[in-house]
Parts: sequence; structure tokens; C-alpha cells
Amino acid sequence: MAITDLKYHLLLLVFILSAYICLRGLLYRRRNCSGIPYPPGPPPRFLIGNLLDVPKDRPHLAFAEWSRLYNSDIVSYHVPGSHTIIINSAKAAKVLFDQRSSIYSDKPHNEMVNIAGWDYNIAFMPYSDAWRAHRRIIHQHFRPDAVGDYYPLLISRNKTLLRDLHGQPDNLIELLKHHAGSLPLKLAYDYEVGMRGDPLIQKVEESMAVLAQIMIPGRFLVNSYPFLRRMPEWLPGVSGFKAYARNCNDLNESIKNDLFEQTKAAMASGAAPSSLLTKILRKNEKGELGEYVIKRSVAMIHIAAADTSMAALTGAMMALVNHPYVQSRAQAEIDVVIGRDRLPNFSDKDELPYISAICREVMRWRLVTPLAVDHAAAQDDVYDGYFIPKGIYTVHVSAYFHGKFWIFVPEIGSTVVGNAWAMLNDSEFYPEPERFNPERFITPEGELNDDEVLASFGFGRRICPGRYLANTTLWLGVASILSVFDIVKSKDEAGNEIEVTTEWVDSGISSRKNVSHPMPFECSVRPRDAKAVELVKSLNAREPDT
Ligand code: HEM
Repeated sequence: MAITDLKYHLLLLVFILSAYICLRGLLYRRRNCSGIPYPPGPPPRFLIGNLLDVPKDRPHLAFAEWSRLYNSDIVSYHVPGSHTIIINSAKAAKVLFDQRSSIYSDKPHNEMVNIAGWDYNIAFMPYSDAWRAHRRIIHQHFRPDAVGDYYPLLISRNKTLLRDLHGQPDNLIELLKHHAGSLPLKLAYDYEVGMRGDPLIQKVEESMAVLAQIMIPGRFLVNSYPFLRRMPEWLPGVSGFKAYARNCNDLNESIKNDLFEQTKAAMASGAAPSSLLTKILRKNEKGELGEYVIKRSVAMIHIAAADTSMAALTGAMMALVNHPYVQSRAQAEIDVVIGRDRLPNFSDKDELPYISAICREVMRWRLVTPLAVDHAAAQDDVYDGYFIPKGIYTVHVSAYFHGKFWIFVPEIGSTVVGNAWAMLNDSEFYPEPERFNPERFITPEGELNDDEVLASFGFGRRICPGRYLANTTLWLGVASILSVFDIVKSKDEAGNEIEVTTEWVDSGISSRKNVSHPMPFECSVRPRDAKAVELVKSLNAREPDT
């Protein structure tokens, strides 16, 4: 390409960007012409808005602080391309996500999510027929009465975990991560994850690291200026994001397709072991559901379940090792209800309310997803005197240039974020919220109260459909480990106890969509007594029901 041509295209790009920014500015002001203010928040800076005001680390804390500072339970900030509204109270969440769910069930558009092949993630799908089709499959197989189908698998894997823990008492966290992280693939495809260096897990981790980057506000210009996707790759700044996205897209294609195709091939040869995928494919012999819907829904299970379940189970251990009193009370409950000759089972759940209270407190105290996943408003709305603009506001401008038609689509999008952390740490409902205190879920009569800490699983019609499986996995893990083991602090070489942190961090490179995990810590298990050793040694993982 001639130098003059290059200069011409660069000038054109600068012109388009400037036109965009001006048009956005105009639109932004025009929206304010409604006379209704946006929810309060830090004052935006010229061109970059509040880009510098949102901390990368634990933004849920800053957002909750803004509510105190600006005296409003909803607050907002603006970065080029989107306006973000943060919902900090359970009251506002109920009105917006539940009572006005037809408005707030949509999801914001993120151009890089699509380019990088992450659009199969149901949590990012717009509120549409496609989303309904995917959600229906997940719901059918993970609603409360369907979760019972997975009890035998959960119980037998739990027994394996206890036996492994007995053999490697200092390897608690690694074994738990493997236990929780491998379950979704076993359940979905009957795929057994290797303890270390599993190629599929590596692909998922790589792809998720890219996703974490994609979700950082302002990280990719194409999210603010989607037309850049159509620009030739030789333009400065375009080839970088395209190559990055292409690599991630290849990973996602492999994650979606490889196990799916292997299972289909095994089914054709009559050698496929039973799994959720074989069950769904057999039920769909007449082809009512498109194959791609099945493929994407089943692939989603691992993405949604593995990291979150690992965080919850290891978070429970962090809480328990720091609170020996809670362990003793739980063990006393287990001993009275089921004795010492067998492990707790799902049929014991109603009689072990304190174990359930521990699990709820784990989900409240240090949230796995403090800011859930972003929603978007499907239409303009007003709450408590504040204006919430619709998710995507588009204006199409076309121009004829250098023998070509160009279409510019400037949009002002509003993202609506439920700050679950702020809601579940509200001292009006949870006195001394910093304290790990399962008793807060127990009534004076000794029963479980009706607070299921639902905000820890998101909001409205988009609330996590896997929450019953997640709660069941956590409950069984905590109940079985406590029935035979004490969770204790590890010791250093000099025999001193190693302190255990109570802090959580966003995993990977911090972004506000990340799953939070406990900071790395060490702890061990110790059999409660000779009776516990006897019970663990007698466990046979292949007998699911005892
Ligand atoms: C401790 C474990 C888990 C936590 C904390 C968690 C949390 C969440 C949150 C916060 C959302 C976003 C909700 C929203 O947009 O408001 C979500 C969505 C989702 N989760 Fe979970 N989840 C967990 C486990 C699971 C499991 C085990 C599965 C699958 C079996 C699952 C499947 C999904 C799916 C499919 C969505 C997308 C829902 C939609 O957009 O309609 N999750 N989860």
C-alpha cells in the first residue's frame, strides 16, 4: 500500500474516532436533557469519564462506599461507551431485578466477548429466544428435583475425597480444588480430569484469563467503538486485539467441540458411558433442539461450575479452620443426629440445620461472585428519582467515502450491576457482618431461618440455575469432612502453627467480573479419633448409597 494511502486511512480513522467521541458526548448530554439525573457517583473527567475511579482490586468495596458517600442505594459511573449503575441494596435489587424483571434481564453487549468466541456463555447472552433455549436445558437438568439424579455421583466422589484426605492430610486444598473442579466435567461428559496439567483444563484456564482481560472496562477500544472490528488488520491497534481474540476463539471452539464430538462418536459405536450429554442427546433423537444449543449448554456447565464451586469449598475450609468453635458445634450436631458409624447423607439434611447455616454463612461472608454478572436495562427506566438509560442506545450514521459506504454506530449503553457483597454485608440485616457467624441463620427454636442468601447467586430471571447443585455439593463436602476430620492449622518446620488469612482476592488479573477465591493458605485435616479412621478406611467409593 502506498504511503499516501496509509496516511489517508490514518486520517480517516482519526476523523471517525473524533466524530464518534463528539456524537457520544452529544448523546450523553441529550440523555441528561430528560431532566432526570443519573444516580450519583464520582464526577467524570473529560473524555475518560470515571475510568480512573473504579479500583481494579475489589471494586465492590468502593461501590458500597459510594452509596454511603452519596447517600443513595444506587450509584453510577461513566466510561466511554457505557454507563454503569450499581445496585447496592436488597430493596433496590428486589424492585429492579425481581419486580421489573422484564426490563432488567438483559445483558450488556461486549464486542470482544463475541469476537473471542465467548458468546456461548449463557451468562452473557442477551435476553432472547436463544437465551431461553439454553437456559431451559440447564434448568431442566439442575432444578431441585433433578439434582437428586447426581446424588450417587456426588456421594461416591465424596468418599474418594475422604479416603484421599486420609492418605494425604496436608494436601487438603489441592484435593478439594480437584474434587470440586473435576465434578462438572465428570457429570457433563463423564470426563475424568487429571490431577495435574490436564490439557482441557489448561485450555479453559487460558480462555478464562483472556475473558478476565476482556471484561476490564476500557481495556479494549473495540468495546467502546465496535466498528473497529470491521477495520483492516494492518491498521495500528487493530491487529493486536484481533489476534488476541482469534487465539481465544480457537480455544473456545475446542472447549465446545472436542468432548461433544468424542461423545457422539462413542455413542455411534455403542461405547459411550452415561453422562448428562448422552442423556440429553438420546432424549433429543427427533432433533427438537438444535445440536449447537445442546453443545453450548453442556460446555457452559464446566465454565460456570468449576471455579465457583472450588472457591466455595476452599472458602468453607478457610472459615472453619479459623473458627474451631463452629467445627465443634457442627460435629456435636452430626454426632447426635447420625452417630459415628456412617457418613452424613442427603436424607439427613433437614436434621442438620447447623451444617446448612455454615454453608449459607460461607456464601455470605466472603462472596464467590461479589458483583454477580452484569445485567442491562432493556428500556429507559426511573428508580427513586434517578434515570437508568436503556442498555444500548444506537444511532446509525452512514457516509460515502473513498468509493465505500461506512456505517457508524455510536451507542450509549447502560450496564446494571448488583453488588451482592453490599447487600450481604448490610449491617441492618447482618449485624457485625465481618464476623463469621452461622448462628445468624438459626432461629431461637433451633431451626434454619428463611434467608437463603440468594444474592450470592445473582439476580432476577438470570439468577444462577446451578445454585441447587452448588449448594448440594458444598453441603455434602462440609458435612462429610466434619463428620470424620478436624480441620487444623498446618505447622511449620519448627512445629509452630501457620496463620491462616481470612482475605479473598479476585482470581487471575483482577476485573470486576472475576470469581473471588480465598488468598492462598495452608491447613490440614486430622481424623477426629480411631472411630473416624475406621469409618474412612471402610469407605468404598463404588457403593454410592451408604
Ligand atoms: C458456588 C457456586 C456458584 C456460584 C457462586 C454461582 C454464581 C452465579 C452468578 C452470580 C451468576 C450470574 C447471575 C446473574 O446474571 O445475575 C451465575 C450464572 C450462571 N450459573 Fe452459576 N454459580 C455457581 C455454580 C453454578 C453451577 C454448579 C452451574 C451449573 C450446573 C452454574 C450455571 C450457571 C449458568 C448457566 C449461569 C447463566 C445464567 C443466565 O444468565 O441465565 N453455576 N452463577
